[in-house]
This record gives sequence, C-alpha cells and structure tokens, in this order.
Amino acid sequence: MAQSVLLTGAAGRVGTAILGGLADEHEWRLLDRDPPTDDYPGEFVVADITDDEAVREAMEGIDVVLHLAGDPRKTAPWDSVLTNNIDGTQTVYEAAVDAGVEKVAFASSNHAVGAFETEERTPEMYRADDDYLLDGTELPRPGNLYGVSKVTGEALGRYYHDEYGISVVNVRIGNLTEGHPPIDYERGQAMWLSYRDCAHLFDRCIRADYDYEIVYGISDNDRKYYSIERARDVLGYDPQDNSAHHD
Ligand SMILES: NC(=O)C1=CN([C@@H]2O[C@H](COP(=O)(O)OP(=O)(O)OC[C@H]3O[C@@H](n4cnc5c(N)ncnc54)[C@H](O)[C@@H]3O)[C@@H](O)[C@H]2O)C=CC1
Ligand SMILES: O=C1O[C@H](COP(=O)(O)O)[C@@H](O)[C@H](O)[C@H]1O
Repeated sequence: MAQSVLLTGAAGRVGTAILGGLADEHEWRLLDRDPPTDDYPGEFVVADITDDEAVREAMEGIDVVLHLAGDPRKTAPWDSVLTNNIDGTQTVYEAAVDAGVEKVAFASSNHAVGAFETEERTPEMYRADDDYLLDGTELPRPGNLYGVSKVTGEALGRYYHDEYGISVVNVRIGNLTEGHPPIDYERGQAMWLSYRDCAHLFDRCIRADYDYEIVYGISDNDRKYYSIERARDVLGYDPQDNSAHHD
C-alpha cells in the first residue's frame, strides 16, 4: 500500500537516488531548503529543517519520514553540524512524535564508525583477503565532527523511540555513486551503495516493521567491512549490485 512519506533533503544525491527508484511507489512530500530544479513527485516544501513551525506543518498526515537533510561533508565544522545535523534532527523527531508519525529512517553514515579504520588495519581491511567486519552492534567511533553529529542523530532516535515508541532505523550509508563504484578508491568500493540498492533499501525502511535499528547501507560488494545481515533480516533488504562486478 502506498504510504505518505516526508523526504527531507530531497534535492540532494541520496534523495535523487530514492526518488529515481520510488517516485510512483508512495505519496511524497519533499522538503529541502533549496527549491527543486527538476520535475518531482508529490508536493515540495521549501524550508529549513531547523524551522520548527515549517517542519511541524510538513509533518501533518505523514506515516513515515526519511530524514536525509543535513551537512554531508566529513570536514564540516562544528557550527554547521550542530545546527543542520543535530538541531535539525531533533526538530524532525519532536515534530514527528507530536504528529503521530509511525517510522523515521535516519541517514546516518559510515563516519559514525570511521575511527575503526586505524593505521594498523588499513588499507588491508578494504581488501578481499581481509575479514574484518562491523555489524552495527559495536560502539560508535566517529573520526570527525560530522561523524559525531551522526552518532548524535542515532542517539536522538534511541531517545525518541524509547520515550515515545516511534519506530527508528538508522542507515549508516556507505558511499553512494551513480552508475559505477568510486574509481581508484578501495575504501569507497568496499562501502559502495548503488542508486538502485539505495532506493530499494529506503523502500524497505518505509515498508518493514521494526523497533530501533542500526543497519549498514551498502551494496552486496564482494569485499565489505560492514555487514548487511541485519538489513537483510530486519528490513528484507536484498541488494542487486556489487562493486566487484565493475572494472
Ligand atoms: N551521499 C553519501 O554517500 C552519503 C550520505 N549520507 C547522508 O545522507 C544525507 C544526504 O546526503 P547527500 O544527498 O549526499 O547530500 P546532499 O548535500 O547532496 O543533499 C543534502 C540535502 O539536504 C539539504 N539540506 C541541508 N541542510 C538543510 C537544512 N538545514 N534544511 C533543509 N535542507 C537542508 C541540502 O539543500 C541538500 O539538498 C546526509 O545526511 C548525509 O550525511 C551519509 C553517508 C553517505
Ligand atoms: O557520510 C558520507 O560518506 C560518504 C563516503 O565517505 P568518504 O570518506 O569515502 O568520502 C561521502 O561521500 C558523503 O559525502 C558523506 O556524506
């Protein structure tokens, strides 16, 4: 059944991948501080994610929120991640629980655990003959302030789930690129997420039933140091792409 979905950060890369695969699958309300430059499904709200009133209005009648809006730069300074990623995410959760939203999928990041990639482990852990694996049960270990903001977003979800019962899935997205995996970048190839798998994964976040989850969002790459088993088990994620199948 089509669900009413609010997609924040809709004008960005992840939003484009999701809408590219799912435009006709759900009833969309899109939100971004940048106006659309292309055709889009549903309604488009131009607003900042920290604007409490606008976010509350955008939340009316919504079943599921895909919360992507934020500063995606791994070099982002504290004032930006504090405002856009942390304050913005808290504004979204507060409005979501007040509006009776059922589920929130939060765009977390590989950078929530980036500091596991120590000098002793790299570059070996990016390679096929290494079996190092993170599965989402490990403690967070951010390697930059952007990663700290993603860990904080995951903790906000934990709080709003425990306190208000809203279903939450944190998707630690790897490296999204269109058409083919990153070139000459072993790390990016191991955590590649194709556009097709990205759309499918967030579709599963919309449709599946869950309580509070942390999953990794990557394709079924031969070499991966993030497990996708939890995403398979809980969400029914069934990725089709593999960075090893590209030159
Ligand atoms: N692209 C990737 O490979 C990865 C992305 N992510 C996360 O996914 C999310 C989306 O990332 P991308 O699409 O790559 O970034 P992007 O920069 O292409 O898109 C982000 C969108 O959010 C909007 N936005 C930013 N701050 C906003 C605010 N305060 N209010 C309203 N809109 C705002 C921007 O206008 C932009 O359209 C981010 O939260 C990012 O941290 C996480 C891991 C990997
Ligand atoms: O969280 C993010 O991660 C991806 C991949 O990280 P990188 O360190 O390999 O660049 C990045 O492309 C994206 O912009 C960022 O939001």
